[in-house]
Amino acid sequence: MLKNKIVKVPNMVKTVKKVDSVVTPRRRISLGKSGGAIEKVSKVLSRPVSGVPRVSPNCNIRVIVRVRPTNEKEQQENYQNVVKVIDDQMLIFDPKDDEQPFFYHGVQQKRRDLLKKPKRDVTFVFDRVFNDNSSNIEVFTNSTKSLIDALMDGCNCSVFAYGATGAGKTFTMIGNTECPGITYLTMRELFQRKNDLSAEREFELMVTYIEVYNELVKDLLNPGQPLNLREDSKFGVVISGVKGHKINDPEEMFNLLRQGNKRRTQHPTDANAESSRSHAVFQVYIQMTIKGTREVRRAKLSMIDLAGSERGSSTGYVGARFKEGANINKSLLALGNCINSLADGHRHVPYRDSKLTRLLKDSLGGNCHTIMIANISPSSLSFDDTYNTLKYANQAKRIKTNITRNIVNVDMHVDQYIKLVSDLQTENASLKAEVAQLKSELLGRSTPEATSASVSCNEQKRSSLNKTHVIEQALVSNEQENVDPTSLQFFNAFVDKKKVLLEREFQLQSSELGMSVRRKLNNETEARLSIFYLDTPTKEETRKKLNEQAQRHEKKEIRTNAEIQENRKLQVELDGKIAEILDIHPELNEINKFAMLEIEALKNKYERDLEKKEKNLILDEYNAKCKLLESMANLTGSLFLAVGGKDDAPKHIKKKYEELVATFDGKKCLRWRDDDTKSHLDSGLSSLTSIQSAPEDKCQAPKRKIELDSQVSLEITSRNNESFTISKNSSPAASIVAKAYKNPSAKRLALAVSPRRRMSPQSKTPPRGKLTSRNRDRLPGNKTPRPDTARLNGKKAVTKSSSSRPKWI
Ligand SMILES: Nc1ncnc2c1ncn2[C@@H]1O[C@H](COP(=O)(O)OP(=O)(O)OP(=O)(O)O)[C@@H](O)[C@H]1O
Repeated sequence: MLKNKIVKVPNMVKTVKKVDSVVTPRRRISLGKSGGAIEKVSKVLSRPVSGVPRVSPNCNIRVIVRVRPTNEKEQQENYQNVVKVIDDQMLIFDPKDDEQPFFYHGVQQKRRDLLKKPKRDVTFVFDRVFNDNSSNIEVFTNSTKSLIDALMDGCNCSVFAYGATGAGKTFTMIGNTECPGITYLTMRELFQRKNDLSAEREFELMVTYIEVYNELVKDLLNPGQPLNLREDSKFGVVISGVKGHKINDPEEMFNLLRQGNKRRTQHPTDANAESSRSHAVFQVYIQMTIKGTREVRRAKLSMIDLAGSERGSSTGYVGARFKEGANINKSLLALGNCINSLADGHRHVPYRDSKLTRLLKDSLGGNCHTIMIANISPSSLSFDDTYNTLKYANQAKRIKTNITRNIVNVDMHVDQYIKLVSDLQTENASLKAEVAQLKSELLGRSTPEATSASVSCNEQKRSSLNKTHVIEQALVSNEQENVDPTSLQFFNAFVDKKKVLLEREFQLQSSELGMSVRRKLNNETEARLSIFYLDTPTKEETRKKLNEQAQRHEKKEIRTNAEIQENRKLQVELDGKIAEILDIHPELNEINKFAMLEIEALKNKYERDLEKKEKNLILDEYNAKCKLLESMANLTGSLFLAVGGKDDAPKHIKKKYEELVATFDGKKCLRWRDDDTKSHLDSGLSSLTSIQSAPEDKCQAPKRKIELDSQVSLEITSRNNESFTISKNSSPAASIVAKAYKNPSAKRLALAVSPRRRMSPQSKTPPRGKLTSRNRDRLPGNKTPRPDTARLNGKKAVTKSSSSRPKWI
């Protein structure tokens, strides 16, 4: 099995058995073992291959071979035909079956003449093979026509004709008035498409026509000094100083082409009386603006007619013509080397060995749909040239190009970028201010961050505008800079890496933020826990869980911190590398400014995301605390009511309660049910706090008479085994306790608020539910009130600990 190699078929039909398969990078066809295999293969191969090179990230160069008709000289001198076209994808070079029979003494010999060279008999398979009958229109229809789609998509396209002198390159590319070449036909199609799309897109077309002669680049449309080649990060290889000509129709373009051709260096060669001795490059720059979206697409079409190769020794030229030939061969040799390196997947491709290969860099190894047209002569007169051309073409099939669409928004690019940066910065600043404001609201005082954030918000707006001015200038001048491609590649790689690191850093920061908030919440829960609960097994379990969580978070935080530090170190290293490149290649400075702007925009975006996250976390915390306050307020109100409200509550409790109500007053999340009728301070009962939304608010409106069944009397046992009975005749507060006591969930409340007075076991009757001064003294009072929700929750009704007494909030 042969892979990616020229396949030798010793005898086309009869000996085809010897070949297992023909392998091309695109398809592999089993030749089988029968005599009709070639026909079978031809049939398979002649199925239409993907004619349209789709926009794909990775695609092979399309290689097309065109065999020209034999010329007068070849016919007259009866040169043998060494190329046999099998079908539209396969040809055999120097086939065996065309061998002349060998006679000895009048008898045909089975063995051939041993003095004769053995037949090469090599089968080649290409994307397309055109025989000597094919017209330029046919070639166009099956090759470059499909490129128009790619161009409209914003992809670069390139077509180059390769072959020996007189093989038909210029005829294919340029043609003549009667038979225009594929350049004209492609342009005509392009204009057709332009007209079709004129309602949706605005087009701008510009052409240049240059030649590379003796390693000098010359403008064929504006003769003058030789030009320089340079590489541009946006446009790839560009010719500095070349003048572009705007064109409006294909005829205008054809006139320019003709005009340029007249200036092209031509000298007669053995094979061609009008041989082109230079490489000609006709380029069309297309800019399309999609009317609706203002999206701008750029594409470059390069049509390249290479100079024909010649075997120097056979020409016998001296002087200028020899130098000319040597230069052509040198550049074609460089092209051959590039093709070999690319096909073999080498990292280093010697593009810089000649002007031609520098020019073709995009077409061969860059962002381009490329078609190589290998022109060959069918006659044995050009045996070696044809064989070499076919070998190169076969190699070129293996080259892959990376294609991306050139979608840029030229008109709006700078503006959009500037706007993006300034928008992000402004949003970032206002978010910071908002967060600081929220923080200050939560803490109940204005924080320095809140003030500085609002100041910095305006400063950032100003600084972003200044920065964008610099960048705008950088972008403009960037286009004029000559940039070394290798350093540019390294530079881009470093910048990309930096972006990746930056993104990671912010991911880590975001998770660190989440963890720190969780840690804070854990601590708060723990603090609450120690206030409210007694040392119950549940409490211990919760504590244990909280501890474990805290440890996990701590470990994770340590790891995250370490990763952030490591990440920052790498970023500093990268900055160093970028600075080094900029030192050596100051031409990259402008591009760097652009890249830094991109990074800044990214940073702003990430910071904004972080701010948003922080804001959300603060809001969540705020809401949770509001809820907590709601339930506390409810409970406090109920407790106050239970101890007799304004009438019976001890003075200090009343005072504290009123203070508390005053604190709550005016807060958005709290509403006083009887606010609209009279001041909540009027009476302890009437100012009972009640959250409108609180679902479990069972407290009744002020002074509402509570009806108790006369039969109901409750015996309440306090934690000190003191007991008393509440009946209909008890005070309203006690009645409420009694009513609440009917509900098991309110048992806790009843126990908590029951006046702790020793009851005579005999009478078991409280003194009408009213608190005496003695009772009052027994209530936890003015000292440091501490709530004991263990009792509130009814978890442990009896305890010896003094700290477990009910505390007032
Ligand atoms: N397919 C074709 N059909 C008819 N004539 C052709 C064809 N191809 C080439 N010719 C003729 O062969 C001659 C040489 O062709 P052309 O000038 O295109 O060769 P070339 O490869 O460009 O040579 P060079 O490299 O020397 O410029 C021309 O007279 C051209 O008209």
